[in-house]
Amino acid sequence: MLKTLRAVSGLQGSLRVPGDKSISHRAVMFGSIAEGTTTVNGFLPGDDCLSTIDCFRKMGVSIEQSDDTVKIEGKGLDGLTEPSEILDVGNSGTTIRLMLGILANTPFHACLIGDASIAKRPMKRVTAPLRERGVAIDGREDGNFVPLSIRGGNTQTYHYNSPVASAQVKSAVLLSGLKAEGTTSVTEPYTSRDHTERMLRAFGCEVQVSGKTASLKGGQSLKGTHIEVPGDISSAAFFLVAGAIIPNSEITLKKVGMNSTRTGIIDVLQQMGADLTISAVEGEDSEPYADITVRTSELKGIEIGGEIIPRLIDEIPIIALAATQASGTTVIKDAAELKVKETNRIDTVVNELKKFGADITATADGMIIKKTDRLQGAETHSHGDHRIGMMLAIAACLSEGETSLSDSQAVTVSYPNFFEQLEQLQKENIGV
Ligand SMILES: O=C(O)C1=C[C@@H](OP(=O)(O)O)[C@@H](O)[C@H](O)C1
Ligand SMILES: C=C(OP(=O)(O)O)C(=O)O
Repeated sequence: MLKTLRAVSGLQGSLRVPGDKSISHRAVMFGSIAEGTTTVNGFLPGDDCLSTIDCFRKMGVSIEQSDDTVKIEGKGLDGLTEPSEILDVGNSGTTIRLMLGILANTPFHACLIGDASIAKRPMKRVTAPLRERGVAIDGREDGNFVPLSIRGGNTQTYHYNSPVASAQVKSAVLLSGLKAEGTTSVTEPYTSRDHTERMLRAFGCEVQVSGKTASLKGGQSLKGTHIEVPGDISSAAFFLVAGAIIPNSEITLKKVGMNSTRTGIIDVLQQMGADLTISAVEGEDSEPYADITVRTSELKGIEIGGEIIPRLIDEIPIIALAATQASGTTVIKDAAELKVKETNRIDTVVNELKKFGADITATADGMIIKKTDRLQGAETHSHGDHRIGMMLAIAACLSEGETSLSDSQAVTVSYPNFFEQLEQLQKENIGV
């Protein structure tokens, strides 16, 4: 779908962003393999999480979903049934990689596919450790790409030293050890998001974390529970940046997830000089959250790299847009992981922002961005990548003249009501 967007005179108002995608996926997966009923509030009804529901239904799990509430009749890990159909994960890397970890425990055969973007994303990072611990997996190019097939079972003690800071890799390996004889542990170079560790505990499992190593003993079972999903900080990021860079703006985002493995965007915006007010953090014992208010700010360029990268990896497209409005130069480095997301997000960010006249250069592991006085409306394309689509829409709100955005519906992967909420903030602004 092609959307036409124009500059706005400011964004004002308050809203609740949709539920966290990472937490929503895990609530469905863990609820499915738990014994007893799990209920979820604040679920993200985006395409990716609906793909997760679809896959677990195909393994015999009864899941009722209506908007942001979900009820799952867990079958226990041994109760999943061999799917007679192919499990299609759509556009979702989290679904396929975490599900492989779960399927490493089950003795049946399953075949997994996804869309054109998933077909290009590397799966060896998960299939190699699972194979190493004895799981039968095959797929295109020696198990690196979909279609993949898996038959799990009979795993032993296993330690994996992950070369990448990836929560999908860490989670897949940990989950593959749920029925193992002995302990499964994963060490990563920098700590990635820890929703799996936190939520396994909420389902009654013991998970140890020591420095950059997470481990769990095999033979544990999950017990159905209730999960409250906070707002997704990765979705909030679009309005945090919009509020900071669009003149005459003040936006309050309610109940945004504040898990410290995800708050790199807040640290970066504060370092850049953004005017943010954060309410007292609640829910510290599970997934913390707070309300955040952002006001139009003078930003300055900074250097972003090292261990903060996994704490803001999905926010780099919108951080790049913020950097076009920041004085001096912003350098983003150590972010080569961007190349294996829904698109190569170094290339798509650089190529699309250049269309607006931005001064931005791709590097091997990031980008260098200098301030541009006024972006100019352009003909842009999401390339089917939700985060690129939303970043371009915010760029359009700031740019002189008209911007067209092709394939704008890609945003429904993580933010089904993004354009409605963007419009709501403009209406509030002009007092309609
Ligand atoms: O575990 C998760 O829920 C996610 C982990 C990250 O991917 P990597 O594990 O590949 O870094 C992130 O980019 C993705 O959006 C969600
Ligand atoms: C990379 C992302 O998701 P996934 O890996 O689950 O496709 C994302 O949401 O930006």
